[in-house]
Amino acid sequence: MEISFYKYQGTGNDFVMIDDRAQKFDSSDLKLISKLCDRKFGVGADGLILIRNHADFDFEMIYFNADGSQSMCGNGARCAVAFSAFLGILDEKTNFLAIDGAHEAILKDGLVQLLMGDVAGIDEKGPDSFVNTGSPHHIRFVQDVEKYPVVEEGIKVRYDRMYTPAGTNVNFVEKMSGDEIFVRTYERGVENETLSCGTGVTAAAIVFGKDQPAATIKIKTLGGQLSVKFKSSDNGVFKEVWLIGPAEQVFAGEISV
Ligand SMILES: N[C@@H](CCC[C@H](N)C(=O)O)C(=O)O
Repeated sequence: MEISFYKYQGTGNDFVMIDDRAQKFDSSDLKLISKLCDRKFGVGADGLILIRNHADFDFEMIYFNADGSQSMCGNGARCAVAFSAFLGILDEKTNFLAIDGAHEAILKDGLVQLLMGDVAGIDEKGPDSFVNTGSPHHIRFVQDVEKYPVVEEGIKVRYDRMYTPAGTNVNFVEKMSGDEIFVRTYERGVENETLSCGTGVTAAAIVFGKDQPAATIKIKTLGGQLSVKFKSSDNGVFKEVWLIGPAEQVFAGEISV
């Protein structure tokens, strides 16, 4: 069987993208999904995304991590919006459905602005924090994050008893100058560091800017620049949370499986 695919990347977080509006792809075949994401035996990617029709939305994004598990993916959603625009499903604005609910997005000046879900609050975890931005994120502020052993330390938290059985993604964050942070993420489901994680940088920005009534935080990742805007409310809920950054098509192809 031949599968047609496109490859997208959003700040280096990369995805196999499949136009599955005809619903031909067997989304229960998790072995196939991890094979397509395998960097030696498949196309190679951090995750795989199916674009499907939905009666009430422009499209539905079905996201899988490289190991076949599912969660919300911020960079993947930005790439799904860019891919859907390429397919002619939308122009500059869209409403689409993901695993965590409805999202809006705007394509402007070569960037995808993605409205994330409201964030219920921040849980203190000793000196660290935990935030759910559609996916679970542990946040730890460190010095000199460029040299930090992200995989070694990330694995310890990812499998910590406090997060069993689901586990968590783990973000290491350094305050740069002004309103800028540098974030590196160990990703659950990829079981490695990725070059950028959209839901992770959103969680890190919320912890960093939590005391401001409205914040715009610049984020450096190993794969490029993102920004996050949000508003705080009195009951501890963060609203109007926008993740903004580039999303690019890298190549298209066919693979025999
Ligand atoms: N790379 C993603 C996050 C994908 C989901 C995550 N690995 C999980 O399983 O929680 C992003 O850009 O948000």
